[in-house]
Amino acid sequence: MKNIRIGTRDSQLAMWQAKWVQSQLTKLYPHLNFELVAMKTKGDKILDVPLSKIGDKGLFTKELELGLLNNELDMAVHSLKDMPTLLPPGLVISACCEREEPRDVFLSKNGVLLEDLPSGAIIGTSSLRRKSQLKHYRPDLKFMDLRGNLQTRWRKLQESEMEGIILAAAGVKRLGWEERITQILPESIMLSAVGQGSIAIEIDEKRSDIADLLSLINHTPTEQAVRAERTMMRRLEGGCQVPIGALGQTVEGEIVLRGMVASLDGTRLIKADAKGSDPEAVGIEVANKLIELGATSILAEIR
Ligand SMILES: NCc1[nH]cc(CCC(=O)O)c1CC(=O)O
Repeated sequence: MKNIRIGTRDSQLAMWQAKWVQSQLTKLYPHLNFELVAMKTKGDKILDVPLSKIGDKGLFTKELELGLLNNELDMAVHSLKDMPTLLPPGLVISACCEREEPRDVFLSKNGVLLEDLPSGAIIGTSSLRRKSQLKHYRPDLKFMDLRGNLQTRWRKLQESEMEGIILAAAGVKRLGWEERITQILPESIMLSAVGQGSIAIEIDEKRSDIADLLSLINHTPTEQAVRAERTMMRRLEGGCQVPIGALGQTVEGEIVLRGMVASLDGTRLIKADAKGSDPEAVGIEVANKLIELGATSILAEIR
């Protein structure tokens, strides 16, 4: 039986996602064997530094990408959110799977809603995007850096003086932690990260055999939404570690995209939206509107 190697990180969430892809492919192609190959990435090894300070593109993807280029893997499964907007030459995203809930959630230690937290309450997050938007919404909150996989973050919440943490709903749901969610944060307070909630499968562009297999698990509305988001991000030249948020949705056959750029202290926060049928054009339009509103100077300050 032909063996197809699926590369993944070895965190619990990454393994869940890779197993999900493996089971979808096994159902579609029962005559093929899909093997999981788990690897550690630089982002899994350096755990004491906020990602924004490591400043390395492809922190969670590079080892898997090398595996693709060296022909040790036939495909790599990633959280699309962790993928840089520009991929290494020769590699492509071959499929985007149907998106889970794209928004962020608040997990509060004592079940207190974000709006009811006392002044000075400490929130755990290392994400500049989450911090900036929360500072904008509640300038009176305090922050503590929080990295590591989801299990580690949940444990640190219990053990520290933090009142709550912000996580992606998608990861929380995939780990079966729905009952730990205090509230889903509305888009008006917290716009999610580009690609959040979608699982992407990366391959060597020469592997048309693998691309053919994956065409059946691509989800076109998700692909179009994230294409618009990633185009916006690329135009703004934002890596994953800048306070940029975006959410694309298909509404009645059109792509609607909302984008956000914020300063680190949350005092400046700009938003723009656009809709249309061409995801790339919509992405560029939102980026241009944000630039018009001052995105370039906000982002320049952060870089
Ligand atoms: N930055 C790590 C990361 N990458 C993808 C997810 C969750 C799953 C997803 O968004 O697809 C998470 C955890 C989080 O931000 O809470």
